[in-house]
Amino acid sequence: MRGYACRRSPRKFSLKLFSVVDVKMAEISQEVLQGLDTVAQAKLRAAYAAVDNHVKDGQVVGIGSGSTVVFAVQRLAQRVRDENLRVICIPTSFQARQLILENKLVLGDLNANPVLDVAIDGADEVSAQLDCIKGGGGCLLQEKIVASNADQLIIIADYSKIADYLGSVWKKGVPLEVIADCYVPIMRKLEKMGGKPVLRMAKAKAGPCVTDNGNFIVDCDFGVMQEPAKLEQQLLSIPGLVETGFFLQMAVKAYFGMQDGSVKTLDAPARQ
Ligand SMILES: O=C(CO)[C@H](O)[C@H](O)COP(=O)(O)O
Repeated sequence: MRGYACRRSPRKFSLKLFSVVDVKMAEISQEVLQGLDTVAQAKLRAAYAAVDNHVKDGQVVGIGSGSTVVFAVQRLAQRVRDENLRVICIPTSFQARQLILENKLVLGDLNANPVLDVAIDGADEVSAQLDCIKGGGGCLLQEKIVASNADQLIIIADYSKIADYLGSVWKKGVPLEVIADCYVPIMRKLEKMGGKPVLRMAKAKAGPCVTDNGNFIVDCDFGVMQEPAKLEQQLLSIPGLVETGFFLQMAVKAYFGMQDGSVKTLDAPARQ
């Protein structure tokens, strides 16, 4: 067992760490919630709260990827229509680009708009330190580039993503984007580091999942991780490993939709 892993089985999360946000629930009509299960409703509420609290007129906004972000884009489009907001949206994936266009939002790019006011994105797991695992949808590289150029990264998620330590609820492993030509030697190195790497396969296509950047994804299980920063440094030192799904000390706030219909937030701890 390496230094970044944790032997004991930690609690999944401590709700006392979270503070309640008063979301104007009246603004979310039953029509919008209709047909959504509890998890989808939680995603929607978190997304709406984040867009309402963090997007302002004249901003450049990073648009993350995944199912929760769909609700954020819908809310943003509604606010743009209702409030005449002028917002430029920077996508983190092909999916995000499509969402921006389908919702008739203004599409920008990092070269034309290199400084973002805020990026709003989902996560696969969020620790009590507000560290995240992302990349369940395979978009981690562009998501990290966009987030790293934003003044604020705001995470939106449902209650199932909350964990004290990374690796305690997300059991599919840390998504790693790798150059296709060398995925085998990279997987051998990951095994030597104590990980259990699996090449992610596509769902509706024969063969591996190919990212928007033409790379492969290797999901590597390292167990519960108490020191993900140390592990990330080791991973990034492997030639051909392009990026990890660790988003450490990046987010400033997370919005969690809860089972009871409330939205709770977690702020980043003071960082050096
Ligand atoms: O990192 C991501 C895609 O690469 C997503 O943000 C993450 O997988 C969460 O997705 P969802 O909102 O569908 O739960």
